[in-house]
Amino acid sequence: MKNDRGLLIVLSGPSGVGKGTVRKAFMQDESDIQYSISVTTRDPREGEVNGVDYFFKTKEEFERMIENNKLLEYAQYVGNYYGTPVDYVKETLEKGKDVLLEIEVQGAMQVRKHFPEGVFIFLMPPSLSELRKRITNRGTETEDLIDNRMHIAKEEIELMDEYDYVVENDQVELACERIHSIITAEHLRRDRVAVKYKKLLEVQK
Ligand SMILES: Nc1ncnc2c1ncn2[C@@H]1O[C@H](COP(=O)(O)OP(=O)(O)OP(=O)(O)O)[C@@H](O)[C@H]1O
Ligand SMILES: Nc1nc2c(ncn2[C@@H]2O[C@H](COP(=O)(O)O)[C@@H](O)[C@H]2O)c(=O)[nH]1
Repeated sequence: MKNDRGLLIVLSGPSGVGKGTVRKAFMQDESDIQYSISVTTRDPREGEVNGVDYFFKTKEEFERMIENNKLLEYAQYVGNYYGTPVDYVKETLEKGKDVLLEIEVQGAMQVRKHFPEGVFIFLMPPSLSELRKRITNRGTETEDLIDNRMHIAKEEIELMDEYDYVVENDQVELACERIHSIITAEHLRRDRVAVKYKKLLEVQK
């Protein structure tokens, strides 16, 4: 007996650690996992496409989504809203497909409350100086915003114990392999629990 519902995978970690880079590399080889596109009020960066990288919304549109319970979780981060559309996640999991969220820490903790059975992975930088270097080299933030993101990063790293797994992103390929191993193991574990549960019910008949 297989577990029919898909697995909810939450990839979190400080800004600039490489969540997006690792997620894209990882998903190239994992065509069965669906990525949940977030909604945000921040301006698109050069090259970002609406409906691919994010659904870009105004503050009013985002607040309407909050009022209408359209978000599984949301957070304010460096002056903008970010959130996960709830319908897509629920419908995809019910179809038996795995869903991956790439979100910051406050949001991950909210998801934990609704989906304690999810797999929560914290992506860790090799060091804080390497983290700053990565955000700086990406070239998308001003010095002030980098300082803000680094300040939040230190608080976020303190919460890594709240996650099921901590994965270092020293090299993208290695981080992908580690995440792949985690997801494979979690699938096996859940299928085994499902078989055990079915057997238990049969004994009680
Ligand atoms: N293992 C790595 N080694 C060196 N550079 C990396 C590594 N992983 C990612 N990077 C680089 O670090 C920068 C930040 O990566 P990315 O945008 O994926 O981070 P992020 O965690 O998604 O950031 P944010 O949360 O701000 O969206 C990018 O320029 C990316 O190329
Ligand atoms: N709580 C949520 N956080 C999200 C979501 N989508 C992205 N994020 C995180 O926000 C920060 C900043 O992102 P950036 O694209 O402006 O660099 C980063 O940590 C993202 O992972 C979401 O739906 N909910």
